[in-house]
Amino acid sequence: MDPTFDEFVLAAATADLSEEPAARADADCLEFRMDLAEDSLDALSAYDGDLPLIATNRAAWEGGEADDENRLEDLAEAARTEAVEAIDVELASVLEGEANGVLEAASANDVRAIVSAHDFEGTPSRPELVRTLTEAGKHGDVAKLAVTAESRADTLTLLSATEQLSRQGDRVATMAMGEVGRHTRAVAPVYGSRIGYAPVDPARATAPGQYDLATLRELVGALGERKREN
Ligand SMILES: O=C1C[C@@](O)(C(=O)O)C[C@@H](O)[C@@H]1O
Repeated sequence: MDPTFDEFVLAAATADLSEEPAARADADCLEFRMDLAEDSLDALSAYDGDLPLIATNRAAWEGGEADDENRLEDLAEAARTEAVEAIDVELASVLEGEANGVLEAASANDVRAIVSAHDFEGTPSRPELVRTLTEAGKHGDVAKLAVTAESRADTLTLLSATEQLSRQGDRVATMAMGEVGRHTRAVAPVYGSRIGYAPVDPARATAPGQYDLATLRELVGALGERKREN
């Protein structure tokens, strides 16, 4: 994995770090969905796999399952763990001023911060997408935005915003969730998106419309993004 996200990173999403061997051939890293895991901090400290980790502790109000008051403290703890190369924190938490501890722990441990926003209802207007990504990019190393496409036009709006920001030199990661936008998961890297997500276990997708891992690797590979050595 390129820890700077200057190159595309394919993250295999899982709640179970023991699945790492199954992801090794196709993924650049694991996204550890702490919110979907049992005893996530214990699992992290026991982890001895080869793939580096992105730690995510997604809030229930942002489509995840973490609703406890230790959510951000646990994420900060994850940032202090050796195998963790990046953490993912919600833009809304950052703007509320709740994520300072997480961002500080990340920066102190040379861990990159992915600042993310999700829209499970639809695709905001192009200026709104650009605004959200620009705002996220002010606080993190990668600005990530997942929307729900309801039309092909929505997917073009997302890809166009992605292209604009990456051309300006911003590190962004974008994808459209759901069936209509599914192909953006393969195509967005062509327009500059730096991270793609696919579940290690196809039966346990972490978002609507995800391809299985081998398929996403093949698709992005065919479009020019190769797997990197760790
Ligand atoms: O934010 C994202 C992107 C995602 O929602 C997707 O659409 O693939 C999957 C999540 O696991 C990850 O944290």
